[in-house]
Amino acid sequence: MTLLSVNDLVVEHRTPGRPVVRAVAGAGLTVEAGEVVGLVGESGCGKSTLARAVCGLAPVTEGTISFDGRTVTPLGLRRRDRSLTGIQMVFQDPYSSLNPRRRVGAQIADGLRAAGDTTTTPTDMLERVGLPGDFAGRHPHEFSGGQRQRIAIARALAARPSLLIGDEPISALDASAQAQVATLMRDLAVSAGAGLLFISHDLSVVRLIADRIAVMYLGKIVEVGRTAEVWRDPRHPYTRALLGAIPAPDGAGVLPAELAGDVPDPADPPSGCRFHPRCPVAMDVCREREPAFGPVACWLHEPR
Ligand SMILES: Nc1ncnc2c1ncn2[C@@H]1O[C@H](COP(=O)(O)OP(=O)(O)OP(=O)(O)O)[C@@H](O)[C@H]1O
Repeated sequence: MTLLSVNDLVVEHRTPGRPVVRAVAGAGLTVEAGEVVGLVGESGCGKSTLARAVCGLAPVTEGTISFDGRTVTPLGLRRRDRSLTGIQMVFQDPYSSLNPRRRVGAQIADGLRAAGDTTTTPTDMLERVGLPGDFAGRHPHEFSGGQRQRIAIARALAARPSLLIGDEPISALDASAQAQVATLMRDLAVSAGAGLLFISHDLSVVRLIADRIAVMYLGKIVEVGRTAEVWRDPRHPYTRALLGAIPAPDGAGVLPAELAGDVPDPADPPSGCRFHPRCPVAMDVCREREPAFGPVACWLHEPR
């Protein structure tokens, strides 16, 4: 069952006196129930803005978002809708989702109450995320970053979401905690039958946990596919470059030459295919016309 469907989404940031930033410029993706979708791409490509639009935290300019068969645009899911339909977000900094002044047990209890769950206790939830149940009486500042993120996950899952969104949930953690926390999110979401949209620029972790991967570049999804297939046969030159940029286990990996340079300014994107100025195989058509998406947005893979 398709839980989340984002179609031709455009989200603009408007700051008075500055050019409009089209952070999401016509992007689409789906998440099925029980499925983990990894959303990857360089910093600034619009991943967080897309996630925030799904949650009603960023205004939708164009396009549609459907959740659980219901179209929720133009406003995205409002707070009330989110708790009704069950969508929870875990952020990079757990302080964004945890109140520093309240005991963690009380915060987890809020989620259980929202879900009408009278049998599970905050202690149970803490144990489910691999923490001792007696942590419930403590405050967030008493924990390490990894422990706090586990608490944020426990709090999010207590509300029994049907979709969990992780917005860079592991990027502030020690390397040793990253894969553990990501795997925990996947296991708990999937065993509850929920979908997980996992946003990260850590491709090795996405490869570990995602069923499908969506690659975003300058506001657009440029490739979507089953994770194993994308790794075996990346088709978009940007995906190839990103995969080539994964650090080798011996630390010898380097950013390939074609990905040198920054992501262009989304307020003034390149003509044609947005990736063409950095693409090692760009052709004339790439400078002139934008390729359609499906499931790779690249002129190399389209009949002209
Ligand atoms: N509130 C805002 N006002 C103006 N511009 C914004 C705002 N939020 C984000 N942007 C811009 O929109 C673009 C996309 O940002 P976004 O945070 O969605 O990207 P991202 O892929 O999630 O990056 P990161 O991995 O660094 O979080 C960037 O150019 C960013 O500077």
